Amino acid sequence: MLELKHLGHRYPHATAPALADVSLAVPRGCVLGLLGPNGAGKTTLISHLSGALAVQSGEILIDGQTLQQVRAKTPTRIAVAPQDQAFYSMLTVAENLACFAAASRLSGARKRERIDACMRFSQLESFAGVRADRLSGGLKRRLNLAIALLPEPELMLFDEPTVGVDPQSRAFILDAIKSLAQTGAAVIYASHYMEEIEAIADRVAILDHGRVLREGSLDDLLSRSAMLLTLAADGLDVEMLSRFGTVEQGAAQWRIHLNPGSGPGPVLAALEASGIAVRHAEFGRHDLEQLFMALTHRSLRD
Ligand SMILES: Nc1ncnc2c1ncn2[C@@H]1O[C@H](COP(=O)(O)OP(=O)(O)OP(=O)(O)O)[C@@H](O)[C@H]1O
Repeated sequence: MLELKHLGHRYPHATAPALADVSLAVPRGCVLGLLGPNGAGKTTLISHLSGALAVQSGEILIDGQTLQQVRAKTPTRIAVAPQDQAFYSMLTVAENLACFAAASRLSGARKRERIDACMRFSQLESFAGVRADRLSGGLKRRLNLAIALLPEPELMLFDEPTVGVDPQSRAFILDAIKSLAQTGAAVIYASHYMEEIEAIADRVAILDHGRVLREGSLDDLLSRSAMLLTLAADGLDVEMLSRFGTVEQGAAQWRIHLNPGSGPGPVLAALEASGIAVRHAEFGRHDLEQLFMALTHRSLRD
């Protein structure tokens, strides 16, 4: 079990913290989707877990031991599959795997077994003799993944591993990550892409300005999210609607994020009493994107 407790981080000379009081828990077998717009703090959080940034405040525990203790004793328990290429471009796929296997202190039969398993898992067997710089973007990410998996890590960190990847490799990478969690690893998957998070995450944390705004299972988050009422009618104004919730005026429609516990009935009754004819009304819970926008007032792709 990975636990982050009140983690905070401020870069030198920054006016605001990149992480502020972040607490999260990720059990084995779980994929935690870390969702946030640019600058939310995702990479800063992952850099703490990978050991690239030292903890300034708060703590990170793995099975009750501090991250520092775990890294000092068994650095290979944690692996990062980054967005950028993390291999030697002049070496072939097989040479890269052999080189990183040795760096992970694997040797003999165990080394050969892990190289074969990771090559198979990432479906790179037919590219074993190809120089890494000649691989397509999707295959390069698969090589990153194979290298990260060599020491059989218990905690896997993925920082936007599918950016710029073709749809086939993207689907492959997502399936592979899901199956990793099923074998008992804890996985943190940071992304801008909501559909990816919806597809693979068991739990979701929405991060913005370094803070966790919501955390829970996807069902939990959405069932606790506010009701959204979308209306099309002439004669509406903010003053009239704002007592029912937070109001947004679109080009053709008004959106009301209703106050907790309230439904559409009182709004429609009030409009009818004011003689306003509603042309169109739609009512339901936020989906993940709407929840995100209501929380952060930003689009995921801003
Ligand atoms: N090396 C640094 N020095 C100073 N400030 C930094 C540094 N790295 C990141 N920041 C700031 O810290 C905040 C969090 O950045 P971070 O890169 O962790 O966000 P992110 O969610 O990963 O964003 P993106 O999706 O764009 O990669 C931002 O305000 C960013 O400008």
